[in-house]
Amino acid sequence: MKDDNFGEWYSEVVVNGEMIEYHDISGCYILRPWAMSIWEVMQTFFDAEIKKMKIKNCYFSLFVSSGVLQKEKDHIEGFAPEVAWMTKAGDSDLEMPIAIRPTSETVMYPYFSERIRELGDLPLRLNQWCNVVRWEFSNPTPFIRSREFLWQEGHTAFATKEEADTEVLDILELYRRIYEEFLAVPVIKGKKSEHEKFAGGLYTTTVEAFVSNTGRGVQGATSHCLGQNFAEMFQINFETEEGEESMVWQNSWAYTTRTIGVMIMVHGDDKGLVMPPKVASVQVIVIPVPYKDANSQGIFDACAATVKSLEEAGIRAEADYRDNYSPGWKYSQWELKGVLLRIEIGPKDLANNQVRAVQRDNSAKIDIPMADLTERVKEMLNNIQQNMFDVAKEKRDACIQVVHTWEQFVEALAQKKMILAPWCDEEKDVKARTKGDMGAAKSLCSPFQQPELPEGTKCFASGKPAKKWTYWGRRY
Ligand SMILES: O=C(C[C@H]1NCCC[C@H]1O)Cn1cnc2c(c1=O)CCCC2
Ligand SMILES: [Mg+2]
Repeated sequence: MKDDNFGEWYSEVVVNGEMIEYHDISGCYILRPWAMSIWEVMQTFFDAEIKKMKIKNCYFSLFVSSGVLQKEKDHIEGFAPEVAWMTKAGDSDLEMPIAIRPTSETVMYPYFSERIRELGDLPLRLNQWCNVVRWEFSNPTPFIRSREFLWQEGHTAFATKEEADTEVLDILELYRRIYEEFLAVPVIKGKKSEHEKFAGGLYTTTVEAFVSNTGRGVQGATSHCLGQNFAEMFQINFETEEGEESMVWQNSWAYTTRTIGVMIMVHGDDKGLVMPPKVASVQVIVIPVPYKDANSQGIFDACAATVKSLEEAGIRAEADYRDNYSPGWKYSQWELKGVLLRIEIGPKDLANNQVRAVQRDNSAKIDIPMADLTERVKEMLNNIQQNMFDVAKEKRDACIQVVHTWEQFVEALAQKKMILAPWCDEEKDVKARTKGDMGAAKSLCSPFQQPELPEGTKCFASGKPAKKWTYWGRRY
């Protein structure tokens, strides 16, 4: 059950909901069609949006030469244990080991250096949809932490910092939309602390989600301004109009298949997955309820006609005609897969030229005349999507706890809260002071929406003058 053994509940739901199959290499998973179709819906949205921004897709090599990987030391340091290396081909050793990309800065930036010469070459804005490998050792979790995952990584270069700063926030807004408009998951936009940011960058912005059942925050997606750090390392310069050499200002940004895991954790229940209609590959499942002892062809025809008119209205509908399963079995199977709207057509419905619609999230049952079908179903799906977001936001907001002192902080942490506290922005040992078997608390982000910070407010951890409100919590 989700409330008493979250980890067990999650690993059962992702398998029984037909999203994941295990692979014989630990930390690696099979993404089954039921999961892949969610990825594709998000990809279709995001890809269209970045195309509007004149960002172009490309594809760089999976393989990173070792020389270039060491180039940006503070980019790599602290990550090195996660880098996977290829050392052999067949039974012959490679001269030099080759790394499998954990991210593509060092693969792409030598090309950036070649390609960018003058102002006219800017802005250079590339994106790639690919897989990356990070050989993590801490507890692997389908979608949330796997050794290989799918993502998009955007890498852009500008002549000015202002252009980079603007794009960082434009992309972060797209990530917010992916979570809030598609996955119905509320997120908080903010900035990572100096300690939590991407070491190779200038600053990191993030959308932070929160799993109320476990009281853990989860980084939803990141949009970094890299400043000129990589331009310096990789000599990415251009000649300004005044004829002087200037380094470019760069960003990099990504969201990953972790998005799917967050959606499952936030919305799933004890009946299984709960799929927001916007990302569900089947939004309506039509189930025939055949006559016991009469010909049911009329019912099957009505199901086919229903699917057809829903599809013509742009609704992703399917009928389950399997005759070796009972309607009841089908109801629970499709609830397990998280389909939010079921349409039953039995003898009575046929006689009255209506269908029975059953909502999964609140078990509401309504009879809909055939004539009003597509309009009413469209309306129900929109209401379900909105309702899922509202319920998730209420649950997340109920987990937010404002604290002012260390005692209140420790208490809130024990209650699995997402803690909002005034912070001096220097304090270093909250992590050390909260180490425990549940994992330490870390800063999640400093929200762009800062509450009032009265003069003289003290930092909850150090007692020094507080500079900003910051969210804290345990996290994935
Ligand atoms: O990947 C990034 C930064 C950046 N990479 C591109 C997309 C956006 C953003 O994720 C940070 N990072 C995380 N993890 C690792 C590395 C790393 O650079 C490099 C080595 C292995 C593990
Ligand atoms: Mg990592």
